[in-house]
Amino acid sequence: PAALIEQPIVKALHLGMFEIGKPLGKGKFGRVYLARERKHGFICALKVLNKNELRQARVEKQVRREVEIQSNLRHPNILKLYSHFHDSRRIFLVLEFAGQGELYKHLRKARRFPEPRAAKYIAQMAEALRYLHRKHVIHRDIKPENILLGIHGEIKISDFGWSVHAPSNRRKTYCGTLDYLPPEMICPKTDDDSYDEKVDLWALGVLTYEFLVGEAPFEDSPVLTTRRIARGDMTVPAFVSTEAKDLIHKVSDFRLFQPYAEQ
Ligand SMILES: CC(C)NC(=O)[C@H]1CCC[C@H]1Nc1nc(Nc2ccc(C(=O)N(C)C3CCN(C)CC3)cc2)ncc1C(F)(F)F
Repeated sequence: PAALIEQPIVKALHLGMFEIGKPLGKGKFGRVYLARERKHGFICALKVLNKNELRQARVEKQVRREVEIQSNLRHPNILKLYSHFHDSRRIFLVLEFAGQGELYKHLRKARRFPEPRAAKYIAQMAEALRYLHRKHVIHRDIKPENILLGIHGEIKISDFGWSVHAPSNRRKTYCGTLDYLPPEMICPKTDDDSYDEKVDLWALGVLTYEFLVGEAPFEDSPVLTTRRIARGDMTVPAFVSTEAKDLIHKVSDFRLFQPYAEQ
């Protein structure tokens, strides 16, 4: 019989294997640190989640799904989840370190992006979404706060806490900004309130608008935002080029009238 192929012993990861560096900031449910894996000097981001906090917020299933989905994704514009481990009190996610940090901070600082920069980001987002949707994963929470930038300024979609396998219907009420939700999630017509990958395309249109204008198209009080989304009541300022304005309309129209053609 063929000799047993030398299987590398994959040792269980534990905290002692990492040298903890500076805090990178606070996520929704935990702190994130720059870390270096001692043996090979591998740089990563270590997200530390407190089990009790997750239990109290009833988000364990969401975190489990985030780990399950994100660890199986391999794309240059999707933040890698390399591994995870836990001790009695905490869960540790070993994530890719995004060298240029949080996109929304760059957007606030720049107020709005010049069109070439916005175009580069939207093209990378479209590539990442095409990869996700081919695997029937819907992100469902595309917004600037969930996007990081890699060392070369490339887009890294992160935070799959709200992602699901399509088609899906929503179980838990969404408690974030309404700005990015599409009409079918704002006022579901049918009672099954199921929806598919196209919700990410609507959000891509909203993201394009926010990159170019500096604020979300339907931003308002929750009640008015809901009404403006349902009516598609959006005005694009004059300083946005006609081509860019055309793209914003096309992305939201595209998803409403075209079957999501798998290329
Ligand atoms: C998508 C999700 C919703 N967001 C998050 O998770 C956030 C919450 C906390 C940090 C971030 N999570 C990550 N951040 C990085 N890189 C990073 C972050 C911040 C800076 C930065 O600007 N400073 C340190 C600055 C340096 C200057 N001082 C003044 C302020 C902080 C530089 C690099 N890589 C991976 C992650 C990840 F995702 F793997 F955890």
